[in-house]
Amino acid sequence: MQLPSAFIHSLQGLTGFDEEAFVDIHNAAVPVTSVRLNPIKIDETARVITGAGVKKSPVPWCANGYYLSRRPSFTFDPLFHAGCYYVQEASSMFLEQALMQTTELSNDLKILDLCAAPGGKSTHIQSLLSNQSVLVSNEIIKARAGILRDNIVKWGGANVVVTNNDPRDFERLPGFFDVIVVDAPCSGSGLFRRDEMAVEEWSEQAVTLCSQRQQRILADVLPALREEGILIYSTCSYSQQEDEVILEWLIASFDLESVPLKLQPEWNITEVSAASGSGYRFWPYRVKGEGFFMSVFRKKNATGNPEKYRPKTKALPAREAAALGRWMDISDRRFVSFGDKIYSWPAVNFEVFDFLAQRLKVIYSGVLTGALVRDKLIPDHALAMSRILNEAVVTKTALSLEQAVCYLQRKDFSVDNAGKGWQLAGFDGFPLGWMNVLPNRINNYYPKELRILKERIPDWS
Ligand SMILES: C[S@@+](CC[C@H](N)C(=O)[O-])C[C@H]1O[C@@H](n2cnc3c(N)ncnc32)[C@H](O)[C@@H]1O
Repeated sequence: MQLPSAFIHSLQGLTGFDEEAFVDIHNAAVPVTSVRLNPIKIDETARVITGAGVKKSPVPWCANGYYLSRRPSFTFDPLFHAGCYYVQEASSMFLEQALMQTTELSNDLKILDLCAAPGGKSTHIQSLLSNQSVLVSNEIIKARAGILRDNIVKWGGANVVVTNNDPRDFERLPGFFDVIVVDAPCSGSGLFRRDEMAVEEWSEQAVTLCSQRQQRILADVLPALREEGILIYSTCSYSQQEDEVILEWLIASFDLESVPLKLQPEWNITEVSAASGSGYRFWPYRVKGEGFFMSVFRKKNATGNPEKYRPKTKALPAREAAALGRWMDISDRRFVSFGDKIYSWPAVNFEVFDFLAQRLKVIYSGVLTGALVRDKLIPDHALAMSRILNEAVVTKTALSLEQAVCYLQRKDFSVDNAGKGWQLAGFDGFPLGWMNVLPNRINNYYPKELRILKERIPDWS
């Protein structure tokens, strides 16, 4: 791999930089694969990846993070589609430490993940929050916001609001969030080992433009953080202009203080002590992971007052809501309809969800349960993926690997002795989606846009 000489030159003098080790590790091209398990679906002892001989070893800074001894075919693993795990680069999982060490996660929190697609950090945050908390998961680019929504649905949480807003729009929510995560768009040098295109696209000018954009994004969103709230800033760039320079600019320009994190020496993460605060660098020859930078801040002053507002959204009348009781526990949920779609919102955060819907471009919230047709629910895929579904009252048909892959490809398949009507297609005990078993065929309700397009099934024997 030919790394740009201007790039190597720009890293000289950075804390922990070792040119020879850096060049060697990029030339060695040894892939590191890691996944994060979904604690609401799977536990550590369960089978994770279909395929023989894949061994797991823990990512030391993340309770549910595991390195895999080789990269299996995730596409053909039904558990991947069931949302049992997320394939995520290990250094990024350090977000867990930033949250755990600075925030009482058992409290009821409002968290914003501002640059969230495709959803690595958002699914992680979701796993760390209490059921009474709310995560706003935002992505500015519409097509990417759709991918984010799909990953949020697959992860199965019920307390997330997915939005498609510009950072500037969050000025409508002064002092609203307890925590804001800005995993900023960057020049991407931390991913050079995985993405040769990123090497070709790198330039000093791109780094400068990214640095300016990062400043704009941060300045736009900071008013939405409450007094004493936590800002977590990260990039997958090695460039000082996008890392230490932003850290110092934040401290100099806003009423923020740097919050140091405790590191275990064996993690081999490099602490950067800039003049005004701490940041954390991940060098790939020191940690098992890609290049990454993170820095954490606490806001010292208050910004504006959260305004008064009048709730607008009406919950579904009791008679219609009762029709949903067959499918899920409705005691701590409220139902709202948008067109013919019925969403389930957490009762405890009904007003927060409503407030957000009035101020932001919400593309998904809570759990889309389905459509009501003559008081009968046609269940949505999101309900099958969620944990609010009462699985005890729906039949789950266990599929073999071949049947499960056919189901996920939306192909025809048959099942011996399947019951009749709506039921879950299951694999290894985990729901994959809905199917409706009729006397002479099975209607496959796996969403068309999610179906596996590849044909070849690897040999896992
Ligand atoms: C590093 S990626 C986020 C990765 C994500 N946090 C994860 O863990 O999966 C940065 C995101 O910022 C978005 N973005 C690009 N320009 C932006 C802008 N001006 N304001 C806010 N977000 C932007 C990109 O579309 C991209 O999805």
